[in-house]
Amino acid sequence: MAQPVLVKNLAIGEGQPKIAVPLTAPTLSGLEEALDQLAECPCDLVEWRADCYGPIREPGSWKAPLALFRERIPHLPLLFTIRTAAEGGNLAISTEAYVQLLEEAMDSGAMDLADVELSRGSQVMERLVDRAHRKGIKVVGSCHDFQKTPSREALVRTLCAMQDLGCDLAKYAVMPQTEQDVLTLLAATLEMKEEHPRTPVITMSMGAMGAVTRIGGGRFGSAVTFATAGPASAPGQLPADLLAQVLPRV
Ligand SMILES: O=C1C[C@@](O)(C(=O)O)C[C@@H](O)[C@@H]1O
Repeated sequence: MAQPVLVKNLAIGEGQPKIAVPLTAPTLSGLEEALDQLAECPCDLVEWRADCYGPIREPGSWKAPLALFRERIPHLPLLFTIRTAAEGGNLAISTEAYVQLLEEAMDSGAMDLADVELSRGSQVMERLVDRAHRKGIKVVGSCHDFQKTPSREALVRTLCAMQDLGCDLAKYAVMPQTEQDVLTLLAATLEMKEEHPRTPVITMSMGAMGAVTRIGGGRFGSAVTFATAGPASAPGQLPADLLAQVLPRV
């Protein structure tokens, strides 16, 4: 079994999959309201989708939201994510600007985990992993395919590549076109758990067809499931309160 990743008091990769709630509000006041809603929902960690934040292109604009999270949810691990347009997110950004933004935010130390997209290249990943680790921040390597589901072999290869590059967790979100694709994602997840347990992985098959993976993925080895307490950040996410009631024990 992969060693769990310890963040605050949370052991990611041990026991039940952890529920991550993404915050996607475009304004600071919107984020404050989202935090109010969060108070009533079962949530193990919070993802700030900083690419959804209106002012994110302005230098240092991330400081106010990070300070807000520090103040309001100091007990919850925070995952900082810039989901670029190339990976289905809201920010079209050069690799240079992506690295600069992540490095500046990491240097503030005001996050527990940082999402780094593999598609920006191995060198970028290694550089950002090093920068994050020097600040005690864990890295979630990530990869997204909003069109299709790669083969099981390709999924495993990519997840292993993220492990090789030093990521603490390796994440892959894919879109199924058929039910068989959902099984492919689960088979790759199980293969990672059984044959490549160097780090925990996070996987999901998106959309309504893949929603089953957000409930049952933990059995196959997925360590985190993303769920809503407000707007969804990807298709197929289920409400966190519902999910918490039905998540099977692993
Ligand atoms: O990478 C992921 C997974 C995700 O795309 C999902 O399908 O739940 C949601 C994103 O917010 C997160 O960064």
